[in-house]
Amino acid sequence: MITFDGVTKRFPEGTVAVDSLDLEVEEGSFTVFVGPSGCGKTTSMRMINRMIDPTAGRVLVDGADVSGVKPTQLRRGIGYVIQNAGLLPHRTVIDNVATVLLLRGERRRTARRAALEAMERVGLDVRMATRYPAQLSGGQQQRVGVARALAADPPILLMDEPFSAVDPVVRADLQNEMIRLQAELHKTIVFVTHDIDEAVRLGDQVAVFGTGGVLQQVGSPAQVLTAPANDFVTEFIGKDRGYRALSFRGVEDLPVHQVPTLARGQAAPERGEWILRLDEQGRPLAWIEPGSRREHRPGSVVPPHSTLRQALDAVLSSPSSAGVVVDGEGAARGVLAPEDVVGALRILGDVEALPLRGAGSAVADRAEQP
Ligand SMILES: Nc1ncnc2c1ncn2[C@@H]1O[C@H](COP(=O)(O)OP(=O)(O)OP(=O)(O)O)[C@@H](O)[C@H]1O
Repeated sequence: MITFDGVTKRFPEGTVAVDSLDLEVEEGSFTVFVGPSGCGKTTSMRMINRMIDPTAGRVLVDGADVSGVKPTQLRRGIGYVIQNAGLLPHRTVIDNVATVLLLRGERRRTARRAALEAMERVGLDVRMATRYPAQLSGGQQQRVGVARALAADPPILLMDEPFSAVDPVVRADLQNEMIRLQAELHKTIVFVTHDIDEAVRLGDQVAVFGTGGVLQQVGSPAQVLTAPANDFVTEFIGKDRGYRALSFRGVEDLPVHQVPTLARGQAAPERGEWILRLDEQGRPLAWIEPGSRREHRPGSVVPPHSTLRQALDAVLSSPSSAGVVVDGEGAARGVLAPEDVVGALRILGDVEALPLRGAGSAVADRAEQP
């Protein structure tokens, strides 16, 4: 657990970057510091690993005041990932990933083995081990940055805007990867971003910072989006908050209905309803229109761990208005009915009816979704 106890940071020339911060980060939770530029998110994060020391108050890691722990020793248990990955350009990928282990005095062979495992864990092809950072895409470089932070298996991971320099598609991939990794590893993660969408997608606790380094609200994504604490938070999350709220609600409560299906090549019978054509692996190929028997492309699907936002997209993009639910291999399990998705949207406005996520539980919730 990480505790900020009345923490203030005033820089020598007078800027108060963080003002009387009280905050707890539960062990194994994913906490996101979010807010506009210059509101003290990075400064707060850097006080955890003593890159910056507070002017007043205490930061505790597992009950111990970090001011009494040597920075080198403290950082052994704290991985750190930054924007643009911060890789050493003249070292190969594997040497970059092994850096912390080598600094820690591990033998070269042990360090390289652990580095390869970390690469695999973050979804990097180990054949990239001998490349140099400049020979990788931005997204791959970020993965190397995450692998490097994880290689020494620290219980705490600090991530400072790690995905903000990559394009939106790669960014979404990296976010999914983080959700998957956290479900596996249960690290205590503190993640800084100025993107509220990223915050509600990843965090099970969201801390909204405001001007002058004052914490404005801390709570689950649902609480922040549906019950903003003040005008600042309302303004910050913006007018799309209802739409954003779709991103943290899973589809696990929605009934999955069965529809008639046909295999590839089978002639379509006269039916008064839409038929789903599947390939040999049971994956959706097309929707067959009743009457005309015209075949339409199936639209987006609802894979495991989907959010209500994905379900809504599947329903809106489906020619039959039914969103196809698929398993991990992409095989159709059934469909979501548009009226069920709309029904789920209705209760979003009602905070009492929401299955609010407590700190530490979000990833488990996601892991149990269909
Ligand atoms: N070393 C420093 N010396 C003086 N002022 C600083 C220093 N580092 C940060 N600040 C100031 O402290 C305030 C908070 O900065 P910080 O980087 O923590 O904000 P942030 O919320 O992380 O912003 P961003 O999203 O732009 O990184 C800013 O006004 C910044 O200019």
